[in-house]
Amino acid sequence: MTDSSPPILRINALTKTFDDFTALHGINLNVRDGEFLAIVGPSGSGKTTLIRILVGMDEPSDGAVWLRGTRIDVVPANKRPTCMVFQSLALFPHRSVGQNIEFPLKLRGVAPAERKARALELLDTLRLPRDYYSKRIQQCSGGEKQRVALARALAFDPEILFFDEPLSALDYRLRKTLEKELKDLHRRTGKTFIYITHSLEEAMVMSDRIAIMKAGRFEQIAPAEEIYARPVSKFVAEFMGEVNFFDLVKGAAPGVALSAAASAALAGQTGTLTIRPESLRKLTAEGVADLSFEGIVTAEYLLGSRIQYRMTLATGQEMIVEVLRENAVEGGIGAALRVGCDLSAAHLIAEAADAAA
Ligand SMILES: Nc1ncnc2c1ncn2[C@@H]1O[C@H](COP(=O)(O)OP(=O)(O)OP(=O)(O)O)[C@@H](O)[C@H]1O
Repeated sequence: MTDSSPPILRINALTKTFDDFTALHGINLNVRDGEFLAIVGPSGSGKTTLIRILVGMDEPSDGAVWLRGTRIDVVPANKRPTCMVFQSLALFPHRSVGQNIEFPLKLRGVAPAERKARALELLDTLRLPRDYYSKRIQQCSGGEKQRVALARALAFDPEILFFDEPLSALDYRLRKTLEKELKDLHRRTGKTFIYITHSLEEAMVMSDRIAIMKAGRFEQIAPAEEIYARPVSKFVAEFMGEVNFFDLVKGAAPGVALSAAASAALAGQTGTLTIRPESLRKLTAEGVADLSFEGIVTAEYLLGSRIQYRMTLATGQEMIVEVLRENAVEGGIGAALRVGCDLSAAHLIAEAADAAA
């Protein structure tokens, strides 16, 4: 998979309207062959609407979808070489594991012996014992059902697998296990996975790229590290985790003391400086940093090996700081705190970029 390889899926100016409401606003997206793409966004941003169109459960109002050069938005769902794994799994509870896995093959008229051989192979792929073939779905645990649903989705060797929040109903530990299994399965099968989720954490663990949706549009599509370090908008920055924002107007930001080098670098610029809490380090009274901040600690929270502080600056602005526990602030709440970071840790969202988002 390289950036120059032709996309397996091309979404072109896709629009969906429901009466007078526009759920998708002419979106474009290229998905690479073998990629694991996560689509994340708040409730109502259009994730399900998009995936329903991609798998053929709904029609676009405008635009087109191409799979390896063939237009598929005009092809009925059962004729598309794609498969969907739902949150509800949609397994037949009274049938056996084998019957469930073989179902899509049966629909396609594959002979019984061949179906069984494929089902047993898929049990191996999903790391389920082969004797589960005759086990009833009702007798399977939540995690096992999830694996059976995945095996069934892989049964007819689809070009792309779509996932609609498949892990959201599971408990935390099982979810964490299955996240890793899915990532592993993706690597082993080499298939293209398109995965929608509310959970940014899930998206970050598994995917090659994340597409962030907001109100029927993609805000940013990039690998997780890039979105985290260089968000294109305040919406994306906040979606990716806790962040401090400082308004920068013509090179000056109230509450932020700039070194000479930082002043020179930011001279004349206007926008929003974004600084992640964990990019900040404690400074002594004489300590130097490109950007520095002074305030009074108003709250502290233990986060395992780290401590998070909230502090109020002289400007009245609140700031979040996260340091290793060994660097805890003496005196805690009420203590004076001075922190700083390198200019490279402060990302500038230029004014026009956020306004356009
Ligand atoms: N059949 C429909 N008729 C009218 N409006 C709809 C219909 N389906 C979806 N919408 C609207 O389109 C918008 C996008 O909905 P969609 O279900 O795609 O969001 P989502 O990002 O998947 O949300 P969630 O994470 O809550 O599932 C919402 O405002 C929703 O109310």
